[in-house]
Amino acid sequence: MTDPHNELRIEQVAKSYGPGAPVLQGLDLTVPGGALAAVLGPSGCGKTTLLRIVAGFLRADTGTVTLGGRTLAGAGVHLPPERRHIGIVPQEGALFPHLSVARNVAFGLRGLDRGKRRRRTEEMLDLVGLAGYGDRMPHELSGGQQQRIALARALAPRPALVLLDEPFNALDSALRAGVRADVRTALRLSGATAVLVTHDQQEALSSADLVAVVRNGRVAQCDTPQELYRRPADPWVAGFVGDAVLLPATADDGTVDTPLGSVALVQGTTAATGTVLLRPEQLELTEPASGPATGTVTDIRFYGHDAMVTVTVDGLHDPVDIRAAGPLAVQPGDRTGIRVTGEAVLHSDDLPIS
Ligand SMILES: Nc1ncnc2c1ncn2[C@@H]1O[C@H](COP(=O)(O)OP(=O)(O)OP(=O)(O)O)[C@@H](O)[C@H]1O
Repeated sequence: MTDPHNELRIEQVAKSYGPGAPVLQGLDLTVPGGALAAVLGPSGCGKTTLLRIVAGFLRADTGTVTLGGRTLAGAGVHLPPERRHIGIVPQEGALFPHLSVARNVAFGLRGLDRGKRRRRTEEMLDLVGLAGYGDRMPHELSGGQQQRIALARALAPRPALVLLDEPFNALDSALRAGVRADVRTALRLSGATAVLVTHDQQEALSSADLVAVVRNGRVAQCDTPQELYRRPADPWVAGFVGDAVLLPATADDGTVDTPLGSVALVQGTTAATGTVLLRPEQLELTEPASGPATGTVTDIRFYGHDAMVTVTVDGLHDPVDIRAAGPLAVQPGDRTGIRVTGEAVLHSDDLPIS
């Protein structure tokens, strides 16, 4: 259901709220029509500012925003929000409390005749899996159901783009994954391009087609979730999108020597020496004498599906984290061997880390 006409292009957008306080500093982002992009970044990096500029609630100082080739902002143009064909799903409490669910969903359909409005409302309720809920009032819905109705309301007028601003924040973690999956399915079926703002890396990686990591007012990297995790642009991005084990290393003919043993390099890695990135699931606990490195278990955090084991490695200053599945044969204080598997990225230490 991708629609090439709905491509969102954000080019060189800059914004500061006052002198010497730049928030966005020439941010570029392209989201193909029909794709769901997550904008991921630490608190205060400018995610909401970006969303407000795209929605038209805020003017950028410079830069352009186009949607399907139509200029929304830039070059002397500033379309008002209601002329942008953009649907918005805010954080929480978004529904009008005094209107029924059906009236909330139909809110943006005032231009249609009654029959069409009712049909579209029913279609949207069906899309978000809440057919038959139209007569309820918002307070009679769970938090997850309310967010699905907020999405139905945003999608009802067939927007070219949907902006979601941390829409799952208010939901407890047990609900979050389910609502996230429902929202993703509904967005996909609608064919709209979507931008989801979040500071939750798991949410970004598990929901989006593309993840744009924002740092210091720019996109540090924009990639598919798998590429971003496997081949982060630098150690900061690596640590921001997942748990990272960073070690000094030297490359040699397609492999890299690390203090935990040799490992294959991810194709395209060009640095010769620097910092190698390993993920905790690439490290394995072995019998104390059998791995290339040995150390002492200092801590274990059990998560149910797996556990994170912290090991102080002989000869290494910083402890390393190892993700171990299944029943654990070690406990704090035990000696253990360590082996590294898979492939790794080597980042030159000359990379600027801002
Ligand atoms: N109206 C405003 N006036 C002045 N400064 C502002 C204004 N709105 C936001 N800021 C500042 O701009 C920076 C970016 O804010 P923004 O809300 O865009 O960040 P964010 O990435 O969405 O953060 P969070 O994840 O915490 O919601 C912050 O330092 C914030 O204090």
